[in-house]
Amino acid sequence: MSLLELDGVKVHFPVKKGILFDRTVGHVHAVDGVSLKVEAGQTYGLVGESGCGKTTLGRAVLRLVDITEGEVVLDGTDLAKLPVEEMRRFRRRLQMVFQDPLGSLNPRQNIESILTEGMLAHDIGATQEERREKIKKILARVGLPGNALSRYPHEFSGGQRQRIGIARALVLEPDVIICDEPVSALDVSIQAQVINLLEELQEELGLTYVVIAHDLAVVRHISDVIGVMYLGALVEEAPSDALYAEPRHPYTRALMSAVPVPDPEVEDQRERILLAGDLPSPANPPTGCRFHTRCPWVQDTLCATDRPALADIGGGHRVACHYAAEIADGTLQRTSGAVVPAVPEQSTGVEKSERPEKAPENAEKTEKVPDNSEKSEKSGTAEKPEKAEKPEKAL
Ligand SMILES: Nc1ncnc2c1ncn2[C@@H]1O[C@H](COP(=O)(O)OP(=O)(O)OP(=O)(O)O)[C@@H](O)[C@H]1O
Repeated sequence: MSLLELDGVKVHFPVKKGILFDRTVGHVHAVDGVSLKVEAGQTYGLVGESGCGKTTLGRAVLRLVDITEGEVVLDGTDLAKLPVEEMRRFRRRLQMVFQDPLGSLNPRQNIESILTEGMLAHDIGATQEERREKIKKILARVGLPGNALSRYPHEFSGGQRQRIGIARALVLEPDVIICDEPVSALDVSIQAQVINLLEELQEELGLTYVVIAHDLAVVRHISDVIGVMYLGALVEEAPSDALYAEPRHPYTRALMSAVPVPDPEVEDQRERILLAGDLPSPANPPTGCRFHTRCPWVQDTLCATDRPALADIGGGHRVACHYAAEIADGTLQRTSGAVVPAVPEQSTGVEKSERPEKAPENAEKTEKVPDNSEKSEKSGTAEKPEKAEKPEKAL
């Protein structure tokens, strides 16, 4: 049995109307029947465009939103059915690292107080001294200076604040950490450091991650298995390398075609699949295959009427498309959608001969990147102020 298993998870938000908002006129199908398994010590990457339900799914696992239907099984226990008090105990084992490090930390609490809060809630550490010692060790491990304890979130840079977010999860000794866009609010140079840190911690502590991101490069680097979401459902799932080598679902193909390749020659040959229209509203999803309204290979039969199941095509690769095999072997031609060169000659402003022969080492985050901007991070200067939001409570 896998450490974390989701079976047919649905999260439908009611759409309310009326003067008192007491009339339910429909539902937003934010997550609409997701089943997946996350193995202990591995990383499951969840990708998809904004609004496809990634965050809601992550929150559903922690029961931060109500689960309409389905099971979320952690180590044999279905969390979806646990009474609130018992769920509180399980929360220690499941932690979340949020996208906006500043917004998720209470600006009025110093770091010691922020980290102690969760420990007190879960009875970790017999005395304040014991808790402080543990916090100090973890802060040092995530690369924060010794004097961080008495300082406040605004005194840290964006990368340091994300390290505080990671430390807040770690002090509770979780089994699973759900990282929701853990680096998308950070500078590119800092992103690689935080990703490397997450990987090191996983190796040392045997952590299991679910990493939610829209950036395919980030997810590829860190994930063992990747699930691609579209309009509340998984459309494809595969071991990371297999998904990148052979994306089978038309939506995954379109997503991949948008990722630049760090080799000018390949980039010149590469084609980009442009999808027509926007993501349909999850309050009124299309019939049949959810993707058929934008699919470049859409057919008159089946696509608009039958919802394809996520079918196993071997090697742990699952795909939800009626015509995945025909698209892969080239027997099905595109029916719509534009295909354009990935790099239009005029838009680059750089002639082919002027472009560098080789892409810079860090063009794609597939290698470990030296922590050379650590110094500027440790200087303690806060980066540009970010909008403060309601801080997330320790879970
Ligand atoms: N509390 C809520 N009530 C009603 N609708 C909601 C609620 N939370 C999310 N939604 C809707 O559910 C859908 C999925 O949202 P979600 O934030 O999970 O997507 P996402 O893929 O994580 O996008 P992003 O990357 O922009 O956060 C969206 O249409 C969103 O508007």
